[in-house]
Amino acid sequence: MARSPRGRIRQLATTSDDPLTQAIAPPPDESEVARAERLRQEAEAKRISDDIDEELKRERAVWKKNKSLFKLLLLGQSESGKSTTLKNFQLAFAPNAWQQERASWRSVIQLNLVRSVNIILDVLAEEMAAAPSRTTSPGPGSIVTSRPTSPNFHTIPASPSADLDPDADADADTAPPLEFSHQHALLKMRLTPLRQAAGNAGSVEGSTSEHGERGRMDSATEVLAGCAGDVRELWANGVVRTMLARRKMHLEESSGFFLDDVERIATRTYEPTDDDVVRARFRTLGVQEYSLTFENTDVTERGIAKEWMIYDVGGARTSRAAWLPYFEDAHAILFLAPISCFDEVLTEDRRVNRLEDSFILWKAIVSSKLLTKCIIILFLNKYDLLARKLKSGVKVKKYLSSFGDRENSAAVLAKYLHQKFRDQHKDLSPEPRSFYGYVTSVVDTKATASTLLSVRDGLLQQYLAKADLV
Ligand SMILES: Nc1nc2c(ncn2[C@@H]2O[C@H](COP(=O)(O)OP(=O)(O)OP(=O)(O)O)[C@@H](O)[C@H]2O)c(=O)[nH]1
Ligand SMILES: [Mg+2]
Repeated sequence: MARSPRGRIRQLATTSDDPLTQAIAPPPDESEVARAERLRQEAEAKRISDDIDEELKRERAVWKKNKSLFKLLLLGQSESGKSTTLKNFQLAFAPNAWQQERASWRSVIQLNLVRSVNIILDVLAEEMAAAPSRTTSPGPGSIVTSRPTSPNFHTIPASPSADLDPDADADADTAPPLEFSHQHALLKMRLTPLRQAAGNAGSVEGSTSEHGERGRMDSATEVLAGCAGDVRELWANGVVRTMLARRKMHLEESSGFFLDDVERIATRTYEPTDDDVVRARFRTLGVQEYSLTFENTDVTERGIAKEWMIYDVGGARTSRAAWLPYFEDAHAILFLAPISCFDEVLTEDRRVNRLEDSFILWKAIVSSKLLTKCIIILFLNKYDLLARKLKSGVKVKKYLSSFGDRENSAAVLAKYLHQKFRDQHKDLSPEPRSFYGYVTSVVDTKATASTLLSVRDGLLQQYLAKADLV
């Protein structure tokens, strides 16, 4: 290599009795000018040599780091909670880095809010447009309409339970007509700028650029702040809430829901809280590499614990081919299966049940020969949403016949699914390996922090045990 001889010359030059040193030593009768030039050249040579040494040191460090860096892959379908889990990793293990990033979520959260408003405005426009032909007995200054018979759920990406519910339409024709007033028309008109704001900023999606185009998003902040009062009024409106309830649109259960916090969020000076950031929805495109440096001092000194590479992937079916190159190097996979989704369908393919899709993915991963050496961890996620859903009366059996007549409770379903995932892991793994499954609600950062602590320690233990065997 070109570098080492130069480094060597420098080293040898300091040894005065070496023949080479003597041969290149300055002549005893050197002039002032010649001496100055020689010193300049030597200084330059030393600078180059130091640069080379520095580069060598860096290369060595990178090589050492890459060899020992622990690589964790977050996998699972879209909206399973991968990016939210990554946020929890940051919050629990790199709180300083998290603090620095927190403010950059402001626009994403505000656009999440704008999106919810626009979903409501879409439905409102549809219902109000249908009103004249359905008018039965208009009161003074009001428009009366009945609910269209075919609900349009396609506007909500996190499909509500009504998605597959054959009874969803049952009370459609019996409900009294919705009474829209002039106020609704005014609200609809005054909130039109939000449509523009959302359009300008594009969809809220993750990419290599920093959360979209900042300038345009700032203008969304302006527009939203200007509309705050009307947004509040829209969400508080009784007729609007009835309209959504009749369509079984549970906006408050969908991702990126912030309508209950308009007062706080729709302002120019809004600063996101930890909770806001964790609940924000920002779809991942491609594969995002995140280097997690553990800031806590309790981490083991054995090198691999200090810094992890975490790969957060886009979970939609169309994005999954991009996962493949990351399998080879992965030490561990954290697989997220959202268990509240037993009655929902994939946004990208509405023929596929979301729970079914999770099982298909899980089976492919645990049976993969490429991942034989990988430690696999399962999060049965969105337990909070599952509990809420079952409390509202949704019956598991209707969507998952194998569940049979077991008690229709979140705890029982979680246990049932846990066992199913465990069995498949056992039956399909090419070689025997340990199974780690956790029931989680990753929006609960406190509970998730202790889960992640146990995950981290378990992973390191396994990893080191394997390393010792090699
Ligand atoms: N209530 C509740 N919401 C959750 C939970 N996990 C994730 N979410 C929310 O669900 C939304 C989607 O979560 P993400 O972490 O963005 O999902 P993802 O798996 O990264 O999705 P893609 O990037 O599309 O692959 C976010 O708004 C989260 O706040 C959970 O356990 N409970
Ligand atoms: Mg994501």
